[in-house]
Amino acid sequence: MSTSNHTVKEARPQAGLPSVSTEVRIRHFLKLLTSYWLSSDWMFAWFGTAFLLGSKYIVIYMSVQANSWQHSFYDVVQNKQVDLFIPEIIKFFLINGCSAVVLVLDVYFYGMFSMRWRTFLTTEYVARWMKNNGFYSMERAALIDNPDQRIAEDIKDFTNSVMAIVVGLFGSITAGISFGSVLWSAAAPIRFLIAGYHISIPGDMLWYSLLYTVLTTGAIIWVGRPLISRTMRQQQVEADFRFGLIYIRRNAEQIAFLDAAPTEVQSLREAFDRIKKNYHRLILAQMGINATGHIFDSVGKLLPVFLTIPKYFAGTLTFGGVMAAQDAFRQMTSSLSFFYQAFQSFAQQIANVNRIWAFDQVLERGGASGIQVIKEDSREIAARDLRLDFYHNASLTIGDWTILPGQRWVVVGPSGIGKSSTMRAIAGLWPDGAGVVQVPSQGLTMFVPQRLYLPIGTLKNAICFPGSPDAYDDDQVISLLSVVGLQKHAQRLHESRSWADQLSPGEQQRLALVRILLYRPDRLVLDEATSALDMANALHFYATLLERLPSVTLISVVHDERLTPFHTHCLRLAAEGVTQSALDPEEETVC
Ligand SMILES: Nc1ncnc2c1ncn2[C@@H]1O[C@H](COP(=O)(O)OP(=O)(O)OP(=O)(O)O)[C@@H](O)[C@H]1O
Repeated sequence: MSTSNHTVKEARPQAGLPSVSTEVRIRHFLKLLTSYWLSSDWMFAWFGTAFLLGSKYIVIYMSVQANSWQHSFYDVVQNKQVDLFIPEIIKFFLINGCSAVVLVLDVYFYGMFSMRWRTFLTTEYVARWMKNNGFYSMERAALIDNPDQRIAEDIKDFTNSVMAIVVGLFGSITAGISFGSVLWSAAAPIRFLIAGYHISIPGDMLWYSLLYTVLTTGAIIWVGRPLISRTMRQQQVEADFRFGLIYIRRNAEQIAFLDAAPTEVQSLREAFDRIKKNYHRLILAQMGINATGHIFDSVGKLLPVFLTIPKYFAGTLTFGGVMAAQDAFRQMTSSLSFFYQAFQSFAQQIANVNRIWAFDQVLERGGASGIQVIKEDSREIAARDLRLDFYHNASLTIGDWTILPGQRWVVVGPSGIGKSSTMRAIAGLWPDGAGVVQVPSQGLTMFVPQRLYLPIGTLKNAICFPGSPDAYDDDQVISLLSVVGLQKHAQRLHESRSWADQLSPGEQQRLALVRILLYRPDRLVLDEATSALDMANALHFYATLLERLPSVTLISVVHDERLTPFHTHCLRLAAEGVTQSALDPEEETVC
């Protein structure tokens, strides 16, 4: 028999993200942005980008053609050239027909490309989240909120808004250049006098439209500054509210038993009030942007009229020239106004990237572990200098512990002492602490917790999980259902259900035994696997297990000491120390 101490230790550092420089964040953003173009799908990524930008260019080219059509059409009207009227109308339909075809193709390809990019990022993030049970560590240590939202929503929004911004930016620059040249051709010099010098700047229409756009964009950005932080806050409060709803669903029965619906409604109301409050502030910011945009829009409609009409009256510009210049002015200012229109999506983008960044940080930190788990080519499970650390400044020192093949260890101790955590440490799921856990690399080690995981699907699928149901005969499964007294469910083997909600906790624990007997593991770790069973059923569970798998190496956490006779050794965890002892079933040794 050996002893070790349960001691108080230093406070565990709080889970949280280290603060990093803007440079690191920018590097992360660029990596996220470019990873698809450097992936194995790079051909599609590059060709797709070229196609998208190409089609955007054609759309703009067609609108430049439409602008030039306006010029010639209104000149034809002004000069009363009746013979050219019909050809001009045909030209109109040709230009608009081609535009329509390109626009439709563009919409289709845009959607396809964005889904392919999203698929790439989603697959990558799901794989990283699941790797080495990272999803479990995140939940256990509450490292980050709502990883599901980060994978499902943030990545979708990221790909959508980056595409909108990049394609929109390309479009606005191309349109700016194309319509800028139209404006240049309708321009006169700007003349003014400074300190006795006559200054003349050519291209008045172009400069006025640029100045107008800069003023609009500057004003919108200034007015909409608070939008970024409010959008980020909105995403956070929306996620909290959604999580609250999910949490109620997850604990529906417990809440119903407690008749605690009014309390839950109250906390949901408070969470929703936070949404409402921030949404109000968000709307105010959007209102400011819309009002400013509207004022500039109205001015933008009149401005080209005032700029071109004097030239028409002076005879330096034809009527077609006036119409074309006005259209070009509007096209150019509206394409450049993309910057302010994209402002809101930009605000959302920053919030998304921040959330994905935080998720990445946690994923990268994932592997760190104080307790080392190594696989050895031996048949024993062994712990060396094992110490488990808990969040409440306590630790549990197990020390050295060896489980030889065929031995059956019972682990007992008061609630909260660390029995389940010790099992987690053996499975490599409890990283906090120190020491080494050595597990055999050969054969199957199976861990069975109190609550069995039953995926949604057929009963057979749930029993055989994680293996394929096709790997086992129906007859074999049905006969094992009878062994554990669940023959009444044999008819439902191929029924699809959420079995975790359909079976009682005790039935689920009996299903665990069916799963164990199907898999026939070499080593079995049971963590209160019979806690929901009455004593007769619990005794039957252990008796059946040992009858069918007599040489299994067993570690089981139990609360009821009537189950200790099924074991050969005992590990007792207590505040004053951990003890190990051999049990003699003949003499009914107390653990
Ligand atoms: N996911 C977790 N995150 C943080 N602390 C945890 C987590 N799970 C357990 N703990 C803490 O670790 C300590 C040991 O818990 P553990 O579940 O191992 O106790 P136990 O001996 O199995 O208790 P019981 O007999 O009640 O099941 C407890 O103080 C508990 O608060």
